[in-house]
Amino acid sequence: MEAARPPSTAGRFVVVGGGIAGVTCAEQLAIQFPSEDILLITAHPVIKAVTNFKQVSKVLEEFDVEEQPKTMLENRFPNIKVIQSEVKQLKSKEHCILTGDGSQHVYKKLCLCAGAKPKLICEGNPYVLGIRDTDSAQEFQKQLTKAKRVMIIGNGGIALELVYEIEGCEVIWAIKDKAIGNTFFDAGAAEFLTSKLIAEKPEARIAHKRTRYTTEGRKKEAQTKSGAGNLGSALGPDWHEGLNLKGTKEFSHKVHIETMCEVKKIYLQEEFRISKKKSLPFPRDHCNQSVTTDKEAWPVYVELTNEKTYGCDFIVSATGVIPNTEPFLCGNNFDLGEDGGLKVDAHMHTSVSDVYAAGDICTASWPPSPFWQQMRLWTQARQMGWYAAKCMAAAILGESIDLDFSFELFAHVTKFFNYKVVLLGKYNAQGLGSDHELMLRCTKGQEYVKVVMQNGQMMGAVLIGETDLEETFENLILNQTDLSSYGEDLLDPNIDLEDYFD
Ligand SMILES: Cc1cc2nc3c(=O)[nH]c(=O)nc-3n(C[C@H](O)[C@H](O)[C@H](O)COP(=O)(O)OP(=O)(O)OC[C@H]3O[C@@H](n4cnc5c(N)ncnc54)[C@H](O)[C@@H]3O)c2cc1C
Ligand SMILES: NC(=O)C1=CN([C@@H]2O[C@H](COP(=O)(O)OP(=O)(O)OC[C@H]3O[C@@H](n4cnc5c(N)ncnc54)[C@H](O)[C@@H]3O)[C@@H](O)[C@H]2O)C=CC1
Repeated sequence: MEAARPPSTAGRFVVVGGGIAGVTCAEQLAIQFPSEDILLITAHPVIKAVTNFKQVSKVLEEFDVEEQPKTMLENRFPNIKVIQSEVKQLKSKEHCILTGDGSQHVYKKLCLCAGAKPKLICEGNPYVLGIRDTDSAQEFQKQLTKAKRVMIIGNGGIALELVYEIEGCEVIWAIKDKAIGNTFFDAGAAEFLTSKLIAEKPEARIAHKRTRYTTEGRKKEAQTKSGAGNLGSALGPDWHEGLNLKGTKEFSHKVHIETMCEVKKIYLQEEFRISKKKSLPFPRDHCNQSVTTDKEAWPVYVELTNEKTYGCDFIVSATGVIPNTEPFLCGNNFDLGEDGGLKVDAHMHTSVSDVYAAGDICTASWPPSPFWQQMRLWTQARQMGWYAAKCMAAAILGESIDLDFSFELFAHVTKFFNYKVVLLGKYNAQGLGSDHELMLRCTKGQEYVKVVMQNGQMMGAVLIGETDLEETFENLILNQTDLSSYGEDLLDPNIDLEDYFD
């Protein structure tokens, strides 16, 4: 018997953005409505596609990410049409969007997946770089090849990756916090990782199990002038592997960390000379012994709030992102989250009728599960794009839909300092107040295991190294198993937890 076809829809599905969220959303709509045209409008000539997707456990997933020319997506899904043009304006009352090529596209349901851009410490300064897409990463690489010293500001994902990957160039790393990597882990894990920054890098890297990133489409489209300004889609896992992140010197790491400080002022060389009434070069700037004695005149100087000043070739502002809502959404009545994202409800619907949003552009505003929080990550962009398409389809078909299971438990697998890092649930005891306990197991240079417990139940975990505990811990958190009788034995490596709880 022939399967019932979904009723055809009047009007169109339009998706804005060719990153992971937008492409996943368009693909899912194309699968659900094979006789319907799905329009994907994106500012950049290459799109991001998830390939080799594998659900490794209930919520942990693995996939590769490829940059592809738009034609590859259209060939895979003949009902998807990709238009490369920047959206200039949304007219939500008229249900239409205007694009840079002068066209107007009417929609019945629209999903906004325009991502985010770097939140820079200072706009318009040529010595302050943000890293977001392939173009900005290549500009960074170009600057680095001529550099002796860079300054990195920020303590999140990009900074953690850069301080480890940059070779042959001094790095001054300025962070607001006491310990490194505060968006991902606590001071204990930071200490475990810091030893890797001091040591010489091993020749051979360990094999890693995580999302891979390839740029086949970029190579094919290398001759295409995108004209997309800074509107490329975000980089992701292993983005630096194709880049030669080497400065002018012959050492691997030389990282000096300045903690608990922010940038007070940035001076160009001449401004600095005038303001400090000094002649260049200076005998040396403020730094500890790990930084080479400074006899240089630098193109740019950074004064920190701890009163120290460093000269450098350029500055990387790795200080988070701002959702891309300006200027094309101006004039519409969107409710915005505190982080500037489009607020979405449990059906990925914004405050504007028939407009959905997914990925970095949105702010999840439903009451979250006790073990989930939004972070602007590749995995969440994919999950949100997929689920937004499901919600758009359910709305058209008049069906109800429950919040997807992927939003039950926060789960992120990544790699820092060449260690596999798995974060689960409330891994940093976010929002748990003081009423929680931490349990730790650490073997220097090998693994770091931290679990967050509350009332005898596991609420979150940080797993660094090849611990092989992620699936078991995922189950323990999701099932809220009472673990009080195990006490410290919970992390005893001689106890096979799977035997107890499977
Ligand atoms: C350097 C770096 C490393 C990262 N590493 C990781 C990692 O290891 N793991 C992880 O999970 N996440 C990582 N992330 C985060 C991850 O890449 C993002 O969260 C995710 O890719 C966001 O996807 P998105 O589809 O929401 O947005 P984007 O990928 O930013 O896509 C937005 C799309 O919208 C288009 N667009 C924007 N404005 C317009 C407009 N006006 N008109 C038309 N089109 C428009 C853009 O061209 C683009 O195609 C990293 C990010 C960076 C920058
Ligand atoms: N392996 C991974 O999972 C990676 C994920 N990413 C993602 O890419 C996006 C961008 O990365 P990041 O820019 O590193 O953002 P982030 O959100 O991870 O970290 C931003 C950091 O900047 C700090 N900061 C903010 N304003 C500051 C200021 N004015 N002065 C000094 N410090 C300031 C914050 O305290 C925080 O430590 C994020 O969504 C991040 O999650 C990026 C790289 C790797």
